[in-house]
Amino acid sequence: MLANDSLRLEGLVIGELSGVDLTIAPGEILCLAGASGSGKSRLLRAVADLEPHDGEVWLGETAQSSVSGHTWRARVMLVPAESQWWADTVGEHFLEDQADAGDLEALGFAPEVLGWEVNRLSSGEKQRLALLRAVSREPAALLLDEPTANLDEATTRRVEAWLTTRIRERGWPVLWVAHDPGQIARVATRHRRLFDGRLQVVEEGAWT
Ligand SMILES: Nc1ncnc2c1ncn2[C@@H]1O[C@H](COP(=O)(O)OP(=O)(O)OP(=O)(O)O)[C@@H](O)[C@H]1O
Repeated sequence: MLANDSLRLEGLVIGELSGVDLTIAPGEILCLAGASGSGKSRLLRAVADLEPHDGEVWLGETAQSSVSGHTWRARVMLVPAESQWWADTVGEHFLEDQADAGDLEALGFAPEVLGWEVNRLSSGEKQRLALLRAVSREPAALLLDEPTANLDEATTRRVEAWLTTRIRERGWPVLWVAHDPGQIARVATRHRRLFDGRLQVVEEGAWT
């Protein structure tokens, strides 16, 4: 199913951060950078309706304030830096037939991973499986908080390739928090930086 709704942030104010206006088109990956503590995770949480804020977020014609948080987050899916797991085994977190063997393989897993205990997972395994879980639920937009933070270079490239392919196929608007200029250059269609409580446009080549 191809999504074709834009994600639009309108006059968002969260803590020290204000005046956030942004439209992310279907299939677009907007990379968000900024120093530690600049408010990247809080912004993502506000867009997911997990943090109090002023302003409005729109998914197509649907306003965040017009639906329940639960309904909103099923469409605008946040993958936090620290994923949450509530059952004993990996497979219990996926609906039947949701975890595609091809996707598992692309992320470096054999199908047997579905029978693994969650508490044996490494942080990088958790991160990759949390991404697969989010993507498998057929959201309409994705919010990714440093999705490759716990991964080595080769696995990072693998996850980037898998994610960007899925994003293009499905047409999701994506807000992707990233620190690595190399990653931003590879995946971003646009990038912005949080600085001094504002969202700034970053010129090409301005990364240090
Ligand atoms: N609920 C809250 N109430 C007040 N302040 C908060 C709240 N949540 C986070 N903060 C503060 O807001 C600032 C931004 O936090 P945030 O987690 O968004 O940073 P970040 O840019 O994602 O940083 P990092 O790159 O280190 O993950 C921090 O100073 C943090 O302590």
